[in-house]
Amino acid sequence: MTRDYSNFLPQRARDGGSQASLSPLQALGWQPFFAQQVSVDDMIATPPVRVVEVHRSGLHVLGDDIDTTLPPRADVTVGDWLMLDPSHPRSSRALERTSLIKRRAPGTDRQEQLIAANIDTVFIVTSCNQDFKVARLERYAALAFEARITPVIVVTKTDLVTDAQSYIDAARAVSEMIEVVALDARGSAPKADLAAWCKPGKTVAFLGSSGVGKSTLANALLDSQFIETQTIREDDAKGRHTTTRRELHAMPNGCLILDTPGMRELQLTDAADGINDLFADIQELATQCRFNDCQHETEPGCAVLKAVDEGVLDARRLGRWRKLMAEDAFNSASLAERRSRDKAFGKMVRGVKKIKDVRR
Ligand SMILES: Nc1nc2c(ncn2[C@@H]2O[C@H](COP(=O)(O)OP(=O)(O)OP(=O)(O)O)[C@@H](O)[C@H]2O)c(=O)[nH]1
Ligand SMILES: [Zn+2]
Repeated sequence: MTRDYSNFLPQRARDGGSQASLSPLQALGWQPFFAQQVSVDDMIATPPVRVVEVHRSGLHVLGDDIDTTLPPRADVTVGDWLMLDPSHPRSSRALERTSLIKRRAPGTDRQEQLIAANIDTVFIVTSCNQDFKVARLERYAALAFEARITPVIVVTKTDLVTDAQSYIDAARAVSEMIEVVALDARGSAPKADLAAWCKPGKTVAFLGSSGVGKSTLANALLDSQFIETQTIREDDAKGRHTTTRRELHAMPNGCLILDTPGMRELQLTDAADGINDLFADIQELATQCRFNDCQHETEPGCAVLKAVDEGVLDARRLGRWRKLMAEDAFNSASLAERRSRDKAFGKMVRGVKKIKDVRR
């Protein structure tokens, strides 16, 4: 298997590229938040490494002069920082994250899967066409808030319509807290327009449906056709074909782009806090309802319904909030159920073990 790491930091930083002012670790996204969690002795005995790819066979990690693969583990995902324990690599300490995206696994057991960690900014991408749906933007925004990532909405394909402003206005209405950038993703616009978030040592990622321009944006930022050409077919030992893809890419200025397949088709899991942040105005109104447990359906003294009546709150926005809350409640309930089942099962196992121990 041949992989080309020539475009990858930290080597490039050492060669004196345009990121020369970054240390090899900073060039991988090392920030004070991580440094604060470790001592100088830790740094020497167990050097930090960042997970840049996750395969079934292991975690590909990079550090200062380190490029190795660690055994796979479920509690670590791409973007994570580990303190590499040379004598017990399997139990290398995982550092606390600045952010974490997770999702429910498809299928029946619906376990939580970690998708990506330590992303600073997520670009929520949509285009000026039928893909554009406010509810979809809100769902992604809630997810970003829940993951503790700064969301930025990027509206692409402005060159294909005459009324781009109507899309921009609708995107702005999603939240006062979220900036909106509209552009033609091809060409030089992305670099200039997204520069405020694409700073050296920061990690950014893209969310959005297929075809909205995520790869086009990433390639514009990377000065290359990097993302499309990254897919490598390889023969593994069993002779099956597996596709591997590099997941962390360095921009010429030292900003990192995390591009992991798991970011597609995300569902909301336990995202109530993120939804509340996004719909803070409705939350605020709800505190003024006469009843604490007001469902804002038909109750007297409901401040939310009053706001709709008075035209202060858009009824469709209230509808979308309800839908997101219901979806989140459904997903979270399944998780809670699963956890309680697991707990009961664990109890039973321990009980059986005790009986066995007593009999021995
Ligand atoms: N005219 C125009 N075309 C664009 C723009 N952004 C993307 N495209 C085109 O739209 C198509 C899809 O873009 P991609 O970047 O592959 O979309 P994607 O979001 O990465 O799609 P997936 O890889 O399927 O998730 C390509 O043919 C792009 O050239 C834009 O702003 N204007
Ligand atoms: Zn109410």
